[in-house]
Amino acid sequence: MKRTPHLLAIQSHVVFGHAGNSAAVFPMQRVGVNVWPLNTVQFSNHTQYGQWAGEVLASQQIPALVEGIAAIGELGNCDAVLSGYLGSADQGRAILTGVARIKAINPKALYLCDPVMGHPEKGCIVPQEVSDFLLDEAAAMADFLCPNQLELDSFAGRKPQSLFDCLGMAKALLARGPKAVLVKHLDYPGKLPDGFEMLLVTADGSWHLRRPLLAFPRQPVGVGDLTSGLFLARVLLGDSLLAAFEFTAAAVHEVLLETQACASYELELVRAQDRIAHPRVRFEATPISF
Ligand SMILES: Nc1ncnc2c1ncn2[C@@H]1O[C@H](COP(=O)(O)OP(=O)(O)O)[C@@H](O)[C@H]1O
Ligand SMILES: Cc1ncc(COP(=O)(O)O)c(C=O)c1O
Ligand SMILES: [Mg+2]
Repeated sequence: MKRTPHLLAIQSHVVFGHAGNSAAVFPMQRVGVNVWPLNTVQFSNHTQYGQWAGEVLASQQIPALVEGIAAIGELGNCDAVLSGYLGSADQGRAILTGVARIKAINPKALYLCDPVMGHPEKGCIVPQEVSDFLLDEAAAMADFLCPNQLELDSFAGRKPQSLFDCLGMAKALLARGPKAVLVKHLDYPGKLPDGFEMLLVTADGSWHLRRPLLAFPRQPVGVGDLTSGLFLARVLLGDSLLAAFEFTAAAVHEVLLETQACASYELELVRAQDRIAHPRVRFEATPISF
């Protein structure tokens, strides 16, 4: 029997609604991965409501929890680490130490970094020191890096002028260490207004994918977290990077269709669960090169 992969997911938890682990854990489980959720913050709700209650986890708790898993002899079973929304730069450093610890026991373990840097205009609030940490320290250790356009711009230090420019910016990130860069949301001059576009860049090739842009009165949150979680889950289940990319686009689109149909602001993950596991839509990525 094929072994069920294990994934340590280190990102935010919200009590109400879906962002961070609260957007990614259930879908990752639903596609067939054992998830170990480690919550960097516990907030009442995501920050785009403009107000929230709750606390950031003390950064020393991260090594303490990782050591607790080591103490029961399970750390070597960890096949991948995912990191997302961080409450402090110290938490980020503690995660990198944990990744190194896990890779020392299981050299095949993968690390996916979703460099959540915040989006002040949208109300996604992340401390500046976290953005600096992601730019200066995390990218070098990541096997997979999953920025959105703003995060890609921060890495490159500039905005793109075209799709090929985005490709160049993502390729430049490969030189920093990651095996693959998934740009979860592209935005560049000349982009067609009715599409939502993503890019997958690897040493073996690059692919561009377009899916329909859906209309929402208020943009749902947690889509990025859902995207990076499903991508990593499918890679662990044995998909090629390209297959995981195409699956992720389809499953996320299914969630957005369900969310739109329910006129909901929060992602309708529970209602969409069968569609997450078996998307009915399919989007083909097309190879792209200069
Ligand atoms: N197919 C789609 N139609 C409309 N909006 C979408 C679609 N897919 C994703 N979105 C929205 O696009 C935005 C992507 O946000 P962005 O900040 O670029 O990435 P992230 O989700 O990582 O923060 C989110 O507001 C999300 O709700
Ligand atoms: C607590 C929390 N976690 C994670 C996120 C990231 O969500 P997204 O997947 O939309 O980037 C947000 C965004 O506001 C947030 O408030
Ligand atoms: Mg994001």
